[in-house]
Amino acid sequence: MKKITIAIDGFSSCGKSTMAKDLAREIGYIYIDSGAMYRAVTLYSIENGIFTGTAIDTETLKQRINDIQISFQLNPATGRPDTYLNGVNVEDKIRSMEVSNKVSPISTLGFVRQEMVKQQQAMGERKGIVMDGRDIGTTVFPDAELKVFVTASAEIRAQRRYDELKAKGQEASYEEILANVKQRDDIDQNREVSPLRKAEDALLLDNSHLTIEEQRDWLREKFQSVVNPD
Ligand SMILES: Nc1ncnc2c1ncn2[C@@H]1O[C@H](COP(=O)(O)OP(=O)(O)O)[C@@H](O)[C@H]1O
Ligand SMILES: Nc1ccn([C@@H]2O[C@H](COP(=O)(O)OP(=O)(O)O)[C@@H](O)[C@H]2O)c(=O)n1
Repeated sequence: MKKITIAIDGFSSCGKSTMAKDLAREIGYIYIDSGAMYRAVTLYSIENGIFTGTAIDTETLKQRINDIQISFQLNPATGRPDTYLNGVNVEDKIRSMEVSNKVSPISTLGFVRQEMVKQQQAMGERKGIVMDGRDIGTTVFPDAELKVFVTASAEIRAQRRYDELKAKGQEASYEEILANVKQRDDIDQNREVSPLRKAEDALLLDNSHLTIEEQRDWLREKFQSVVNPD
């Protein structure tokens, strides 16, 4: 069967990667979490003294951007890909609140986006890919055959993230997560380069009141209607 490209964009913590990963596994496509790539650049910046307090040393980051190697490897225990930064598994570290608080400013930088988009497009060259993020349907794969834009209320999204961190045994404050979700949405929607917005041809999904299973079924049905239109 001919392979297609699937772009899933939307607001933070609404379930994009959950549905994207599940679909990719079911249909045998590659799954790429583009947010993990921006998070890895952010972690690198924190660990190398490039992002201190609220200041980013953009000149140093620009010089080092080609030394930042990001890759994904399937974790057999979870059945999902883990993120590697220069050969080190950083899957847990990139999900910390410190990285969440710093990732949106890093993602406004044009040279960072240019490098990430280049790598993402190379990963999707042969199609058969599900990628989730903020600009996949608008910038990375504007010709994707299936585009979805996911949203849910900020409170519901913060609660989902809170439950997730709690389940992993990480310290978390619902109020802090809600503030972070709102702040990232604001920065992501208002940045100059590739702001978060729904592509005109993207299908809108508000999953505020859908279960994980319901949204999985919804996405599978949309996929089927693209690959088997009759
Ligand atoms: N429809 C849903 N109902 C309840 N929880 C959900 C739903 N979709 C996803 N989740 C949970 O919400 C959290 C955030 O989902 P995730 O897929 O990481 O979001 P995103 O990729 O948009 O940031 C995860 O813990 C996930 O299990
Ligand atoms: N394609 C993308 C993906 C993420 N990002 C940035 O990376 C951040 C983290 O993305 P993410 O997908 O991991 O965020 P969550 O919704 O999973 O918390 C976003 O808030 C954006 O600032 C982006 O600018 N473009």
